[in-house]
Amino acid sequence: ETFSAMLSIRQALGAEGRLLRLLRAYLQQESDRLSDLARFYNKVQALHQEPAASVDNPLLAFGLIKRLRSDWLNVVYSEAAGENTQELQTGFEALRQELPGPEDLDGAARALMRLQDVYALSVKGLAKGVFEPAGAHSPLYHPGQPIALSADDCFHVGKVAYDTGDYYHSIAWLEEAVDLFRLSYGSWNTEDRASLEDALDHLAFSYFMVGNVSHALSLSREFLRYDPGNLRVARNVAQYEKLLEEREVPAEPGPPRRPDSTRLQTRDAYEELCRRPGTQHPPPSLRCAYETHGSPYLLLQPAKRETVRLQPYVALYHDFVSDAEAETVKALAGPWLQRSVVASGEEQQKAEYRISKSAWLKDTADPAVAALERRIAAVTGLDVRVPYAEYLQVVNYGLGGHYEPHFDHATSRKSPLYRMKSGNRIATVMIYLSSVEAGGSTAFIYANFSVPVVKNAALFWWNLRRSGEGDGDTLHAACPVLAGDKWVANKWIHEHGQEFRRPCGLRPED
Ligand SMILES: O=C(O)CCC(=O)C(=O)O
Ligand SMILES: [Fe+2]
Repeated sequence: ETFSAMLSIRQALGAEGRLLRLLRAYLQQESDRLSDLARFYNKVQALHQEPAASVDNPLLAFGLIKRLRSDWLNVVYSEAAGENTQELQTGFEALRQELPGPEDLDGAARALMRLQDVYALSVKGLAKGVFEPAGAHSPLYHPGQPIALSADDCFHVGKVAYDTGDYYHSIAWLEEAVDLFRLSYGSWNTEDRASLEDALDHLAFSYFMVGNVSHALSLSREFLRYDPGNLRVARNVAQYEKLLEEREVPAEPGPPRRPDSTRLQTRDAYEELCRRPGTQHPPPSLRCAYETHGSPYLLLQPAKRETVRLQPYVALYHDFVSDAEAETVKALAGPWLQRSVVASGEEQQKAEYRISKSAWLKDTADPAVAALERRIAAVTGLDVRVPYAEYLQVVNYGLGGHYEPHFDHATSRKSPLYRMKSGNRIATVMIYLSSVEAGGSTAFIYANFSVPVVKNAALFWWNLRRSGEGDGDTLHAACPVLAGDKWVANKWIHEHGQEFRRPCGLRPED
């Protein structure tokens, strides 16, 4: 799988580099072949410039007959073109394993639709390479140079939505595809799989499915202008006309509605927080401190704590790791990254609501990991040795990578989290191992604040109250990465082992 981690996407870039070299070799072979053909053409053409006398010479007469019996056959039935194509195709097949699979184009298209939704981006803007939310006056992300999408690109995104019956998104993207195909009508690009007709056909049906029959009709009529012999579309036109004549459908229903997700209750709050990160901090007097906990480790280099919230308690430790440590941890995890899973009943499985790859690192993997664990123990004052805590989980987000609102702690006794037999996840330490260019904040939905990615900082929060009860206020999410390569490392600390380090409270609300 490529789309679910930026590291894999970078590897795909390497694979395309090799394809480019193949295509360059092919172009060279083909242009050599064509220039040799041109040489033959020019040679024979020159003989034809001579007056009729040209066959008087027996050598020329021989030449003509030999050409017609032999040379032309070689030219016309040359296998060189086929051999060149074959070489290109063999090279491509050899690389196939490294190329994105069918699930990747779907995943990548869904990523664009997610960014469109969460950041309120218009498809028209996106297709022009502009990342400006509706109603905003400045873009969320300024690419070095704007990259526009082609008609065929937009068609593919729309088609992924269309194939799942999501006509809200298929309409937006296919509208754009139709507009762009109309502009370039008549000029054909080798790489395009779709055409104006395809886009019109899918858009018309999408409109029909959301009850906009008059739009479906005019698009289908336009289709028939390009492809008058298409019986299926002709039948659709007749059906749409009949429906409209009999006034069985409203002529112009309202715009289609965005499909409801399973997480509808928190969706608006979540998206709002993603669009406006870093809001609502406590007063500055509460906020910053150098912390040593009397630990000899921290006396040398106190932790730089910024209190983000008191309920739920969330703190951000600045400069928790160095750039070099972050690079080491990412490099150690890179080869082991696998699509991240989520708890589903008693099992773990991949899910659309968590798009990333992750790997677990033991403290024995490298001295850098051991040092990191010691620092986590010193700063939290908790026992972070296995099984009192899980191994370090390193996460790399992918295209539009996110983790929708969730709790880190188990909310059911059946959760696979209890397999460690050390209780629930009492606290989370999450280290930002990279910066991002846009998006990717950590949003606390019920607590109504979000923390933007701060490279090398560690975010700490308690998942459980002192009673051991899950703290519902910790519902949180990783907002989709709008641009950049987001890496985090999670250390999940369990209840057992912390009995004397974080004793139970006297009141349930503690
Ligand atoms: O990446 C983030 O900002 C949050 C990640 C998270 O919540 C998790 O991995 O459980
Ligand atoms: Fe989480």
